[in-house]
Amino acid sequence: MSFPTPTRITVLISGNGTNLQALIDAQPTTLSPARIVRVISNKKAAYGLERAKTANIPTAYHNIVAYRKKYEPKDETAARQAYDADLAALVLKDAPNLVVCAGFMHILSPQFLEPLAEKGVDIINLHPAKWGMFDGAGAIEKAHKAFMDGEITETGVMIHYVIAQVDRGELLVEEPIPLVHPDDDTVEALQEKIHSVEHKLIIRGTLMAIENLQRKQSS
Ligand SMILES: Nc1nc2c(c(=O)[nH]1)N[C@@H](CN(C=O)c1ccc(C(=O)N[C@@H](CCC(=O)O)C(=O)O)cc1)CN2
Ligand SMILES: NCC(=O)N[C@@H]1O[C@H](COP(=O)([O-])[O-])[C@@H](O)[C@H]1O
Repeated sequence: MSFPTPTRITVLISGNGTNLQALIDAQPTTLSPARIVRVISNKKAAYGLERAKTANIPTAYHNIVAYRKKYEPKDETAARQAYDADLAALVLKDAPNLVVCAGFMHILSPQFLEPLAEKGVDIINLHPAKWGMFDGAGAIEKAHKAFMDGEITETGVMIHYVIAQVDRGELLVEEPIPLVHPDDDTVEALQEKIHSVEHKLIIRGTLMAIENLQRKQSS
């Protein structure tokens, strides 16, 4: 009986890395035999890099400032395209099967997406909102304002595939979160509730993406 080769996962982060930590903690159990082969941050001070080092997972810091300096006068598009092309090469050096964006606060251009697609590497992203609601950065704050303005009574967390259009890739899994006064009448209270859902959903979503990859490989 042939067993599928263990899925190789690269995780992209920008911050504290609590969702990365959930993936690290799940490696010996629910996530096994999949392994995180590298953690890459676009922010040098990201505590998630420390979490990876503590878990003996290779890390890298990919710095966009150098690219912005290289493309003077300010050509943000050229800088981002070069940054993304080099990020793709950096990721592909580890031959991952799956990339997980876990709080990666950088919009990825086709210069990143296309080289990975050519190699059959899937990219998924954790987003603290329901699909089609509050795309982009600051989703929790946007949801909280809409709740306090009486516009919504529910938000959620989702894992989706990453395409050029931000937060509009195919949905993998979504968990609704009812909004209830006074439990959610501060952003901090809502953030805490959302983060606890995220830490479970990122495992579920990653496992679903692995199953989809294995189904693709066996077809
Ligand atoms: N092409 C895509 N790239 C990314 C996606 C995606 O779905 N398609 N998901 C994001 C994560 N994300 C939301 O889930 C997100 C992250 C960051 C931003 C954003 O506006 N970033 C700014 C910089 C903000 C900052 O530095 O604080 C930017 O890149 O100019 C929007 C959405 C991962 N990338
Ligand atoms: N648009 C993407 C986005 O807002 N992602 C959010 O960044 C945080 C990362 O936390 P962490 O660094 O503790 O995992 C999480 O709340 C995640 O949903």
